[in-house]
Amino acid sequence: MITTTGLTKVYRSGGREVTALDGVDLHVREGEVYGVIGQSGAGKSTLIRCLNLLERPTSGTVTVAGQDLTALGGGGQRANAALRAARSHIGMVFQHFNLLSSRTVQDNVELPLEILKVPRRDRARKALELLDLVGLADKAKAYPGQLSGGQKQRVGIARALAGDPKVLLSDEATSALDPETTRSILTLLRDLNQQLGLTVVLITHEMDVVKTICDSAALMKGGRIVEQGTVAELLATPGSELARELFPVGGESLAEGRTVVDVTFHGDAATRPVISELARTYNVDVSILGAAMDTLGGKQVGRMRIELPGRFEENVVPIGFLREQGLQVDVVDGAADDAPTTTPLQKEGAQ
Ligand SMILES: Nc1ncnc2c1ncn2[C@@H]1O[C@H](COP(=O)(O)OP(=O)(O)OP(=O)(O)O)[C@@H](O)[C@H]1O
Repeated sequence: MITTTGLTKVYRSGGREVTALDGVDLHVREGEVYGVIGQSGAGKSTLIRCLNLLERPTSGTVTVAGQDLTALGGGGQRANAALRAARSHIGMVFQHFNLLSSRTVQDNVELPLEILKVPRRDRARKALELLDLVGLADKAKAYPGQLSGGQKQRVGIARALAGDPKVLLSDEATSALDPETTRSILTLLRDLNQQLGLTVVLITHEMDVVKTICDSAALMKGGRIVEQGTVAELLATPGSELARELFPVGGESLAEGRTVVDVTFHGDAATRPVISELARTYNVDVSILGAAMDTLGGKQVGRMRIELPGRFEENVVPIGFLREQGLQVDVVDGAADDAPTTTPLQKEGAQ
């Protein structure tokens, strides 16, 4: 649905150059909620603004719904009109709502339709329909100043949907909201994604947002995407920083000469007594150092950190048994200088 190739943005100001995006290849599938996470300055805002060409990239391409946006605009009236038309199918929601305080809620939602020269009666009908969809049917005549933060963001979302977009871009839409309101806005975005088949790209610096609604995620650092994939793929990637942060499992080994492994359970494997089978089959004492269950991307996932007696080399067979059961096993500590904490054995273990 959205693809960028080699997307680069260099800002030049006062003789200085800042590379905000450094060759970003992004791939967002139709109908998914895709989260881009990263620390301040990583390039998230620049990326999302390049997706609808609010910001023109220095080089690279942006394709949305099969249309190369970078080929549009900047080339005379017809090209600019084509870019405006393409943009009307991409809605955007902002952190600080960007509502016009002198207009009623309904008039704010109608604004993009006015720009598209939709007749007054159709505009009103559409705006009221959208306000109903976001749960604000009774606030049509109110002014933004009379609304709570969450209600203002609902108006922002209704306005973003006015042009019947296929894609919704959300620029830190919940950063200015309290946790409960954040949850209700995320639920609304998820409902809209499912009801309307809307593809949602959101940027955030909060892992909880990704955890709550995203099907896929990308981690940005220094203008680059350093990891991306579906939540399940990320969880199955040994050493993935996103997986570790999405689903941390703690627990320190207190004894010497032991092997510590993180075991991730997905789907059927989560309901089988694999650890007790392991203990019985190999007659090993398994200590559980930490464990957690969570729902990620709408699916139940379990993680457990366990400790086996002996060094990694002595535990190759039991670890192989766990992998044969369809579990993902990451060796955290093999208690030897050359313990394969980040080496091919873990890659083999990726399911
Ligand atoms: N208009 C601009 N002119 C010059 N430099 C800019 C401009 N916009 C952004 N930058 C720089 O580009 C880099 C990426 O900024 P960007 O706002 O995209 O990051 P971000 O991940 O969204 O951060 P935040 O979460 O703080 O908004 C930063 O170093 C920033 O200072």
